[in-house]
Amino acid sequence: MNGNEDLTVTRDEAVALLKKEWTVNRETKWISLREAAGRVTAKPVFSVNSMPVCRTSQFDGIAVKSENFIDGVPDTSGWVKGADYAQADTGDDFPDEFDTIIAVEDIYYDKGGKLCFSDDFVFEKGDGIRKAGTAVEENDLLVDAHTRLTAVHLPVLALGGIYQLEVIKKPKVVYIPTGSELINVGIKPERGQNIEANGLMVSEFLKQWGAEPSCYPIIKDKPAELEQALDSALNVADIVLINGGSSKGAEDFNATLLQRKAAVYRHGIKAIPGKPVAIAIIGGKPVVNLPGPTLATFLALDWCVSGLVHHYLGLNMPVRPKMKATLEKALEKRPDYEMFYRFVLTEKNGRYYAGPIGRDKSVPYALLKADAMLIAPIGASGYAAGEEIEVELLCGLENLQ
Ligand SMILES: Nc1nc2c(c(=O)[nH]1)N[C@H]1C(S)=C(S)[C@@H](COP(=O)(O)OP(=O)(O)OC[C@H]3O[C@@H](n4cnc5c(N)ncnc54)[C@H](O)[C@@H]3O)O[C@H]1N2
Ligand code: MOO
Repeated sequence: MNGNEDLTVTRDEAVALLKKEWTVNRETKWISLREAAGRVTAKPVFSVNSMPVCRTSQFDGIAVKSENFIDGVPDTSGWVKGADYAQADTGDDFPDEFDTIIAVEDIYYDKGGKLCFSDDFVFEKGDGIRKAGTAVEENDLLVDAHTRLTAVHLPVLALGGIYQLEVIKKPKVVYIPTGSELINVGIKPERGQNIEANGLMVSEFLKQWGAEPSCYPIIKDKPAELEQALDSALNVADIVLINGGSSKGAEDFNATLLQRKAAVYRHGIKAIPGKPVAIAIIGGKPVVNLPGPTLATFLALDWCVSGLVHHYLGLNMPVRPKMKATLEKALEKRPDYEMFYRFVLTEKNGRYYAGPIGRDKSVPYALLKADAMLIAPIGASGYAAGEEIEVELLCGLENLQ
């Protein structure tokens, strides 16, 4: 960090500032319903169909004429299928001369094939008719604007006669990995080298949130090359992410590059880990310098980049489910910073216990073992062992032991 406390902001202030200063260029496009899951509607979508088009049968049965039941259950000896009754199963249309459905449970055919009614059958005129337009009516609001479409939206839209719809274009997010020590995935690292591993995670999260990621090749710690990469990213992207070089090292040029080019610039977030995040607005677009260590990259993606992508799409940030757990060990905390703690949760006698994962843990342990996270607020000055805390779940309940 550059030591200038004036530039340091909280996570909330950073996101709010980026949203305020960002000139969002929100475009829309028409896509087919088959590609619509995961996309976000640009406008409200109304039904163009009324379904069912005509009244249908509500259950598996036969359609009959109520006039034949005026004097009670009729003699069906001379009945002819198609003329006196018709097959009408669930959802079936049937000829207009029939007005009532009798369920299969209330009928049987005798040995001679004659239609008979069960002893406890009671006729009710109009039974078993599902009226036209009861599934969906023309002009019904099917889906509101700014809704992320899920699998269950698809049949509703299909029923409503929608096969193409206008969605918000995916924001283009360019990710620039920086660091002369970095090598591509798949190459055996030599002394002093590190694998550009973060790009895979960044790209995957961006896709999950509904953005279109584009990963640049590794850029060496050379100011001119970094600036060229940033300029080219700003030409095509809605959001630019620079990974690494955010801190105070001799080759950490990114923060100073952003400061020089930005209309709005902050460096240092009052949150640990990940405090060296830098944010900027350049040419009306947000640029985020994510710290290089993978856990810090994850956290900054989670609170900052996710916020930006969801803002572009007009959606609220996803909120994780929370649960209470008993702390197994005391937690130390700086009161002037938010702090992220990660835990392994264990269940004993219906109670959950939160075992803190130390910062000394290996990358796989720190990233993959955490079931839950606590974001301790500014002002809090630590937690005692045995204290009950509220954690947000990072995994599904089915994964808890
Ligand atoms: N003297 C100080 N040193 C550090 C401070 C500080 O305040 N004073 N802050 C520390 C904190 S906190 C963090 S977090 C890191 C931030 O590091 P940078 O963003 O500057 O990242 P680099 O120095 O470029 O790399 C750090 C580390 O991460 C690896 N890395 C970088 N990019 C990737 C990638 N794409 N995939 C995988 N790993 C990556 C890199 O190789 C280094 O090992 O600074 C502390 N230092
Ligand atoms: O706080 Mo850094 O973000 O040490 O990883």
